[in-house]
Amino acid sequence: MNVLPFLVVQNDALLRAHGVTIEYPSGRGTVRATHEVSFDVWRGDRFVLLGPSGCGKSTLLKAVGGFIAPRAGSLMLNDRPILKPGPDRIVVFQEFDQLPPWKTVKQNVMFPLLAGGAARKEAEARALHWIAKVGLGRFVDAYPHTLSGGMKARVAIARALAMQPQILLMDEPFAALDALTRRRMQEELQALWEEARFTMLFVTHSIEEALVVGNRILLLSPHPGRVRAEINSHQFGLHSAGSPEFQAAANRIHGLLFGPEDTAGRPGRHGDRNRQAVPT
Ligand SMILES: Nc1ncnc2c1ncn2[C@@H]1O[C@H](COP(=O)(O)OP(=O)(O)OP(=O)(O)O)[C@@H](O)[C@H]1O
Repeated sequence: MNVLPFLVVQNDALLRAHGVTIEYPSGRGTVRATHEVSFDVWRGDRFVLLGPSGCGKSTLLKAVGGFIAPRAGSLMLNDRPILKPGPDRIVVFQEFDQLPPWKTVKQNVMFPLLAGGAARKEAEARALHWIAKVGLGRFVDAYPHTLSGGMKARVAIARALAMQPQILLMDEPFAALDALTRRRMQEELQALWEEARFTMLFVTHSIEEALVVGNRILLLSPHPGRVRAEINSHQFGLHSAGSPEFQAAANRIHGLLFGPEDTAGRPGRHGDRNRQAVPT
């Protein structure tokens, strides 16, 4: 097995998930959403959780957000257990209509800063900075209903980054957009990352999006989600989408996700034994 350098043990992971099992109560007992999932996210990572519908991606993201607690295992941010939501973890969802419609773009971005205690002047400066960064400098006074889906996505990203979170949590943020806009948003997200180097945990069920957006990808098995493999994808970007290497990586991931479990390894304690570094 070809073990890639990113798997070298390090001690300064920003986010550490260890043996995370999450269950929901249901009428007939409990539904197990994830089973002993482990992964580490380093500062500056664009870490993607990839897997089929129902494998527990959003559940993991919500647990990192502090909205639900694991049944077993632990989630640590900066070596501290995650026990509740906090401004160090900001979530961007795909429902951009979460932007209050009575607030302008600037007011939308300023709102959580003011709620968090920032002075008005500082909140305004930070809002304008990030609004410009996402290319909406001319729309600071526009209301959400006058914006396209892509523009609303940009406002949501600006609002999240203005909060200066330790980690940006993105739950299929571009899934509701048309294909061309989605492409463009992936490109813009990459450009923003090149500039600001924030840490991101990104959920998607699109293999192509995972390869374009991520530098590391955790593949989860169908329900309940277990780690199937972890791959290094930093060499891909929009420029390489469609290339033979990109296509080969996508096919390989497809095989790992949907092929027989033995091709990806057997489940092990905390999901560690079924983790493998996959040369792409
Ligand atoms: N609030 C809930 N109560 C009960 N079961 C839930 C709840 N939320 C999620 N589940 C179940 O947990 C499992 C994982 O759901 P989750 O939404 O995390 O998956 P996902 O991988 O994000 O799927 P998708 O890509 O379709 O959004 C599913 O079986 C789902 O039905």
